[in-house]
Amino acid sequence: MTEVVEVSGVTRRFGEVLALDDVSLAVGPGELVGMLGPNGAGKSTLLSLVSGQRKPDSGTVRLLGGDPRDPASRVSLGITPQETGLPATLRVHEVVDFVAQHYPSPLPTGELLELFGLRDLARRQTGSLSGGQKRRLAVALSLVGRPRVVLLDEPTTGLDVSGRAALWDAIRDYHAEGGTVLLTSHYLEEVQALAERVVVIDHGRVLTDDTLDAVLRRVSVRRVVVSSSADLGGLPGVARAEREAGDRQVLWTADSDALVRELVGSGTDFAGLEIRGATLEEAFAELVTPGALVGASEGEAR
Ligand SMILES: Nc1ncnc2c1ncn2[C@@H]1O[C@H](COP(=O)(O)OP(=O)(O)OP(=O)(O)O)[C@@H](O)[C@H]1O
Repeated sequence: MTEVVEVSGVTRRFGEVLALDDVSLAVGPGELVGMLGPNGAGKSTLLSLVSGQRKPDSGTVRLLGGDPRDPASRVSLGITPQETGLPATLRVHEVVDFVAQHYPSPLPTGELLELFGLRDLARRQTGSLSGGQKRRLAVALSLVGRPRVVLLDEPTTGLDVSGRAALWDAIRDYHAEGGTVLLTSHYLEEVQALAERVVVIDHGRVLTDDTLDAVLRRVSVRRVVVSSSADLGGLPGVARAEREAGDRQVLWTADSDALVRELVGSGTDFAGLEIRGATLEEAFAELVTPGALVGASEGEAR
């Protein structure tokens, strides 16, 4: 089966800066891949190579089996860059119509605007839209041409909670109908909510490429959250402890079963016991800086 995106041994420099260093990544049909990395990690550069806007210095990039610099390969590609310069004096429906004209079988403008909750804004000039509304339009534009694959660079940056949830639904719908998605995000909960596969990039290199579950499992630390008037940070097996509101305490441990046995055995009064696995935020911290979670700060956080 042909990969939708195939990046092999790609290196890309900007002068002295090595933005991508021997990166390989394959995305198959219907996958939803979340790309994470600190600022400057190389995520946008990678997307610009996949969309044919830039060429690698070495290595190869294929999009739907072709060269991404060939317009024929890009007909089935939708893209939302990090920043979109919308023509300020055009109305929302005019912008959609304009982009739609570049594709052989575009979505009807009304249907697309409905999908993204933009129907009421159809006659507004884009210059008068709020930042969140512009962002919604920018993501909507990536789907106008019924693409087989979309590249979304930080799609929900600047959106409020409900705007983000609405966009997540639109991305999920597109994916549920068989679309392939490669997205970058600084919101770890966004990747956790949407992606089945997580690629972590740092300093131009792929640190991790695995299923979301496997990435989460890799962080063996668990959080035991409990309310107690006693200070539980000193129980055996607690790697780190933090106080939340009131007498709520978060205890990080490698073995939550053993810690619960210790807690019960200690005879201390407690209530509201919860045991949680790692969040993607914790996994990410651990992957980019091993030991970040419980290593260096052990003791300090108590
Ligand atoms: N046109 C350019 N000229 C010079 N340096 C560049 C250019 N584009 C990117 N870089 C550099 O390449 C590196 C990777 O940048 P890139 O934008 O790909 O990172 P990113 O992971 O997308 O970051 P962010 O999360 O901040 O968007 C950075 O050091 C950046 O400064």
